[in-house]
Amino acid sequence: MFFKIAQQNFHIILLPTQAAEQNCSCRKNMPSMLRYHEAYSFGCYAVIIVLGALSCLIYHIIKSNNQESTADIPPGSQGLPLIGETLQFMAAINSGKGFYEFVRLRRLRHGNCFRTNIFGETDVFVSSTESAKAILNNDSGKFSKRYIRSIGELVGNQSLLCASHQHHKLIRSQLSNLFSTSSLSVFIKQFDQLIVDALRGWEHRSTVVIQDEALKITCKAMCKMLISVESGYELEVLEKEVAHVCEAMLALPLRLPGTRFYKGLQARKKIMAIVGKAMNERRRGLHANGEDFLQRLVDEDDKACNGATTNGGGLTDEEIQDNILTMIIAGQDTTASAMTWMVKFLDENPEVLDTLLREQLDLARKVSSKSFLTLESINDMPYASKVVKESLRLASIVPWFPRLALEDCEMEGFKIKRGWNVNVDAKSVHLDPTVYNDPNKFNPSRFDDESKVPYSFLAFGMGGRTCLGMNMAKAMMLVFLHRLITTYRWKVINPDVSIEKWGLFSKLRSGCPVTVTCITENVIP
Ligand code: HEM
Repeated sequence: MFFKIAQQNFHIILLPTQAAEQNCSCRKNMPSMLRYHEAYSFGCYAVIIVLGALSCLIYHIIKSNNQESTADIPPGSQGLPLIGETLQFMAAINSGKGFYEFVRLRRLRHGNCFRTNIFGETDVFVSSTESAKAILNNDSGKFSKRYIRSIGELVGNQSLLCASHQHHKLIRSQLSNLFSTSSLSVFIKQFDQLIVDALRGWEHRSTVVIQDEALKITCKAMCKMLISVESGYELEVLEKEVAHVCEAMLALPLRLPGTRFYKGLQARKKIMAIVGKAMNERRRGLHANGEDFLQRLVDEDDKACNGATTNGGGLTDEEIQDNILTMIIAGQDTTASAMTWMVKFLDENPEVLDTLLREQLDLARKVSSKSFLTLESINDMPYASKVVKESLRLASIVPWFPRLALEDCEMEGFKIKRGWNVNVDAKSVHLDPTVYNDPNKFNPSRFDDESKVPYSFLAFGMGGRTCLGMNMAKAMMLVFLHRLITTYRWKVINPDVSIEKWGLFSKLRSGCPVTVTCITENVIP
């Protein structure tokens, strides 16, 4: 707009000057013209001065208006035209410090609420518990979930991670039914069996890499629970290809063969072939398995088609497949990483380990050595539950949660514009010294006092998008902890704290290798 005004003024200024120059050669010969010309020139100069003054005034008003609006938006850098700070973001992902380093450095530079530009979009990061409440609770309906488009292509458009508000509600209500207390009870026994078998395999090994072992266990547990795949070729394919999908999630969306994103898309196809085959079989009534999630979703849809349900329609084939993949991805890597961090933190804090060992040995005496752990056993681990919670706080496996601002609003005293991404920086909340005393210390007893500041523990998110597998994840961590601590002594042999490159979740690059010594044979049933 200012450019337009300046152009117009320039035009007006030129005209009288040209007229004055043209009239100049006639000066001597035409005295009346001279008077006319002088009068005309005087008038023109007066106009020029007034217009000049006006232009200055308008310019200053516009400039001061602009300054006012940029002063109101969060501080930060928009980086280079078009690509913004994408390269710096990519560099952080590819560094040993992990992608959260990108956020950490900008928080140090710009403060708790800052603005950047990644993948051509404006991203704001906020880190107070009040902002977390406003965004995650979303009572005002001003925010919706937002993932970068490449993630949508990998998990599928029908995944609840990408679904719009109404669609998300429908899918979530169908999936929530799967995570009932009775499912959890069944799952705990199955998971314990898996852990016991896996730990038995460690007996003759002097070292194990916790991350690798935990991932094998959680992948198997997820695949069994979701589609009853627990061994053989299909499990091998799922293990390998899910890792490729996860690696592609933060990659540049280039569909060129050889790129990380392309590999992720190919991996998605292979996973979908397995899930699709299992679903076709279920639809045709073959290999019906009453316990797995796939069967329950198919049965629910059949009931809905026959008008036998009151809670709306079931999910379509595409919705079921995309969400089975979503749950495999959401459940296995996150939980395996959390277990790995927990082992590391316990190794560094022998006094916590001692207290935990006493609790777990007491429990082991109560539980028959021939039976598997149950939901009741899990509820009888108060100290271990705090160890799990403290590990999740310190590790912040999912460091921030992205949302899209649907309208202009205000956050932490700054203006947020419609269309911007607003990210709840959970890791900052977890390390905020005004919320957690001595926040970098691993201290499970800090959770003795349950009356913590609301929205200060965000490991599983909050509000309508809270992690669906939260109780399952906690149960897996507790079962793993119980069996590990009552069966083995361990020592971490690589203290490296570098973070895995290209990891979607925060995980240790070393994988946390440990030496293991079996302490008793009686505890393993
Ligand atoms: C320690 C392990 C886990 C952690 C730290 C974790 C963390 C999270 C977080 C923070 C969110 C919310 C993100 C947001 O609001 O943007 C989330 C969502 C989700 N999680 Fe988990 N999760 C874990 C394990 C699991 C497991 C075991 C499953 C399922 C089997 C699961 C399934 C999901 C699903 C389906 C969502 C999407 C919910 C929705 O959008 O409505 N998660 N998880």
